[in-house]
Amino acid sequence: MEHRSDKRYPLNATDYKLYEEVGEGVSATVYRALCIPFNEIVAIKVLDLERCNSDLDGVRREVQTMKLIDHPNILRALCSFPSGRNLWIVTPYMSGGSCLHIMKSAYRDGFEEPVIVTLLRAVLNALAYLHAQGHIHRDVKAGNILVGSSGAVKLADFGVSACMFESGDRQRSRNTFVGTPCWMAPEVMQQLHGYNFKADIWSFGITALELAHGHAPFSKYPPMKVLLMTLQNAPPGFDYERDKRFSKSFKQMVAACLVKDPKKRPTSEKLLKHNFFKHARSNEYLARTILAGVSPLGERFRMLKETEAEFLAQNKVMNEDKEQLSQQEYIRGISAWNFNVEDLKAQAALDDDGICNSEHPDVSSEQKDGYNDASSMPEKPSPENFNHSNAILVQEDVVNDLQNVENTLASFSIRSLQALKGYFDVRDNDIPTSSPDWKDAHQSNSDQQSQMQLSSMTEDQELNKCDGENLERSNFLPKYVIPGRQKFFSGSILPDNVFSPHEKVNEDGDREYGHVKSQNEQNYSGQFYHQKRDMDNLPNVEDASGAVIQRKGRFKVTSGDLIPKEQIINAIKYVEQSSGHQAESSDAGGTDILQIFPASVRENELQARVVHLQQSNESLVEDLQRLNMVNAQLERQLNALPNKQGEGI
Ligand SMILES: Nc1ncnc2c1ncn2[C@@H]1O[C@H](COP(=O)(O)OP(=O)(O)OP(=O)(O)O)[C@@H](O)[C@H]1O
Repeated sequence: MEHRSDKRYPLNATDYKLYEEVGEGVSATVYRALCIPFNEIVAIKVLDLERCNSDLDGVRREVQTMKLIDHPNILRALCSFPSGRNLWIVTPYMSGGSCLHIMKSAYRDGFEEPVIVTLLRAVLNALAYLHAQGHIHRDVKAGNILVGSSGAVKLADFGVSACMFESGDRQRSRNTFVGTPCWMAPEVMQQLHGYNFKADIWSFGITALELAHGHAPFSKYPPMKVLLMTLQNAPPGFDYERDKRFSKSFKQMVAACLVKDPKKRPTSEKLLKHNFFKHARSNEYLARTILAGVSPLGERFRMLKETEAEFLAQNKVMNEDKEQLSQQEYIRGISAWNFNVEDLKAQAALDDDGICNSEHPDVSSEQKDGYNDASSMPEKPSPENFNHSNAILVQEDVVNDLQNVENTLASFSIRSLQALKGYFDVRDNDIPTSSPDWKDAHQSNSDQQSQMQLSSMTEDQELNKCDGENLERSNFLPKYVIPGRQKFFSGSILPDNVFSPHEKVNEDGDREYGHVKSQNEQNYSGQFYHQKRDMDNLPNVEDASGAVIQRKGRFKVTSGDLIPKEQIINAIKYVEQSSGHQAESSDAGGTDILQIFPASVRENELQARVVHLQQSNESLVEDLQRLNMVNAQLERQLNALPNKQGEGI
């Protein structure tokens, strides 16, 4: 094991010479630099403290954590000091850069398995160490796995790490929304109860898929959609056909991590014992394979930025395709997302873009094989857990299938409501019973609502659509579609058109799909939701409308959220109600639907509370076990002390 040296790095900016930029994150720019007195190349992460604004506590935590840790697979801070309005964090320079950037420049379809296992074992070693020390990393992803010139692998970025053993406010902050949507565990999104170190295991599984494919599952989708897909679909996994090149043990390992119930995920210690990791190779092997032939980090980073600039310029002309922009941010390795409310509104509308999901969300039968431990079996898809394979429908299953979809929506709505609470600090009694816009929308569309119908896509249809040159927009998520222009609904969770589960089966027995509005027609009224530079310009101040622009953890909650918040919540209620009480809804005619469903909303809330209490209880038991482990560890260390003294005497 590497040992911390007593070398004292200078605490003055003038003792360092900054060279080229080698990385950029949400809150910082990273430079290659020279530590002049030691004539040593280092990396300096320059954090703009004004940009961090209300998250100074997070910065302090990151630096503290980085200074205290001492593990060969964790990037540690050599020193840190303020410089002007910035904080400089000096770390060892990792000339290979992040795995994400290596993939983007030379391995666009991902690495080979021997490389992946070597990288992942190092990351898992780091996680096992962190977890044993009581830390949750909370941002495990390829962009935070750094590779040194000799193939050393280090997990970086403690910007969002949390201590599991803190109490009071800090403990409660584990209920906040941090991390990166694609890598974020469902329990973190759900906000039902806190989460623990198992959230890192989920992200680790997602990172494994990322390294295997060159991108994370759902990475091309906007954050809101990623949230919904993660909550609704079965966990992502390997594709039986496409991923034949990967071993069974790799697939099993990933499936063990990507179980929605955190209790069923293995601990990092346990996972390290998985057969898969026996195949890990040396650092030297990594250097020889993935670093040979890649250009110097600064150059790679510059090229990436140029491509991005070109892309953005093009994109202005191309009317801002948000999915591409989202992908672009992903390529840059940015963690946090700007949850601009306008954009959330648009995203919440479950737009009908074609989900050509490269990750088959099912866990293949092959993956299920070989599990000795039933507790780590990936969960089976259930009606509650609606997924791509649920969408493979034969015509005679139409009615059953629709029932599935309705069940999904019923459970989905309460969960997404919980998730949105995370964004907007919504309290239960915040949920308005009406909103002018909503009422208008409802009234002006009352007869259309009576036609509100539900449908889903068959997988074949979806794949065909995705394959063709003329990509028709499709979606395997259940959706409500309302015919005609729905200007009032543009910002709600309601998509644009509805087609009938009962009537729209044509003579051949095929389902007819209602007209789906093209994405361009949709009202993406908000700014591009994920513009880091825009975020930079958002201080914690009151804006013109008087609403506070707030930062929640790593995420920005922008102003004007009151009405959109209501709209979104009402929309969710509406979806819930439409799915559960469709008949009543149409009978009710012009009655305000928000008045006819309070009982169901209340019931759901109470159910959610019961679940919440049960889960809190389980979570406390888990925490207790963990504390016991740490206690035992400390006792062992204490017991060892007198012996050492004895030896010294
Ligand atoms: N020590 C280092 N050596 C080389 N490159 C580095 C080093 N530290 C960071 N980088 C590069 O800089 C990028 C941004 O760094 P970092 O992730 O710490 O910033 P951040 O603001 O916390 O980013 P994010 O929140 O998006 O993860 C990394 O993805 C990596 O490519």
